Amino acid sequence: MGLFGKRADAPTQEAVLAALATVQEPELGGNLVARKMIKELTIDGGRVVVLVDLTTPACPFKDQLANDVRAALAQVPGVSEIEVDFTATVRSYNGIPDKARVPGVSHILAVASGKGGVGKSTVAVNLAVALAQEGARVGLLDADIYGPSAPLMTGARGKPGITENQKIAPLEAHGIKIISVGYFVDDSQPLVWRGPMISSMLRQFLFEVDWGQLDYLVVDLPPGTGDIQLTLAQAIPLSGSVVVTTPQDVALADAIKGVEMFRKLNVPILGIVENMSYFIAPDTGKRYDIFGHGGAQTASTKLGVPFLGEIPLGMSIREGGDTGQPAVTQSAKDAYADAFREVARTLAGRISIETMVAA
Ligand SMILES: Nc1ncnc2c1ncn2[C@@H]1O[C@H](COP(=O)(O)OP(=O)(O)OP(=O)(O)O)[C@@H](O)[C@H]1O
Repeated sequence: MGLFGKRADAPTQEAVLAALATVQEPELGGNLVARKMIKELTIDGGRVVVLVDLTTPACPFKDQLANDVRAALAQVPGVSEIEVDFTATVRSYNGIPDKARVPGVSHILAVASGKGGVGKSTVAVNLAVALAQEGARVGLLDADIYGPSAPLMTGARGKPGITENQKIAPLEAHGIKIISVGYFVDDSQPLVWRGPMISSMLRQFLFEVDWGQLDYLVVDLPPGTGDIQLTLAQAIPLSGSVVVTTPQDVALADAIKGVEMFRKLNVPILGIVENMSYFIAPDTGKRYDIFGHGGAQTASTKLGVPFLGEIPLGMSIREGGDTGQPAVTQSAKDAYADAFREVARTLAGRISIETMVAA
């Protein structure tokens, strides 16, 4: 109500749009109107409802955008109530020739590491589940032929069935679709993988699995940067890659090789994650930098690739990995679910940027 109980005039659509045009997209640049991000605008008296279309449901700047929109609209005369809602349309990556694309899948991301045991699979599983928790449609392809761990880490055990349209039905757990080499090879009969076998297995996993519509398909690659990894990375139409490392020098040296491998293949490097970054003793609260700390950030800067964040060592992360309860589904403090979520959001933001650059 205006002065003396007189109702203020309702804001005009022009005035509201002009205010929205002052709000910048923090990561991609440009304003919300120019970027065509205002999907719906309802003005009902003094009440304004804005539906903003993001490039990813895991947008790291959602809260900031909501605040900026509110602040801009509050300046418009006549606006008495503001509602900001979000939706997202994940656009596919254009850097891949049409014939190589997996139909229905917007982005395929490789999670790699220069060496084994740094927590690559743990990071892959938790990023996949975290993206799904944000509302994205996500699949996990466990291509780690040396030690497929998705069945154990997600609890999705069993054998995939066949769908009515004669495709392989992925298993499902924690809101993601899962296919693992582990479903098709016998643990007790170690296979010697050769290049052509790997390529044909991958083709099946990409094109003969009923993935449906996916925003992100996360691929857990075998550790290392040898021929096998190169063959795999080459056979997948990748939108980007994530390299996981621990802070020690030896791991970092291998992580650098990982970055170089993707550079050679012209696959965008979305960033480096530092896992096992530090340990907080649960009894004393004292912090220990067991493997050193911060090395990955320094390496990222030197290599000129983004740093996606750090994940501490946590007992619940390991326990969750062994019991099919990924850290991001746990509430225990030492599961560091928020750290994984932050990395997932930063990653989703980087994918949006790479998509824009390639467009
Ligand atoms: N941040 C962490 N805190 C505690 N334990 C962790 C953490 N990250 C990974 N682990 C544990 O370390 C072990 C190795 O992790 P993981 O299997 O993810 O590594 P990897 O790099 O994929 O290994 P590989 O590729 O050799 O199979 C697992 O038991 C996992 O639960």
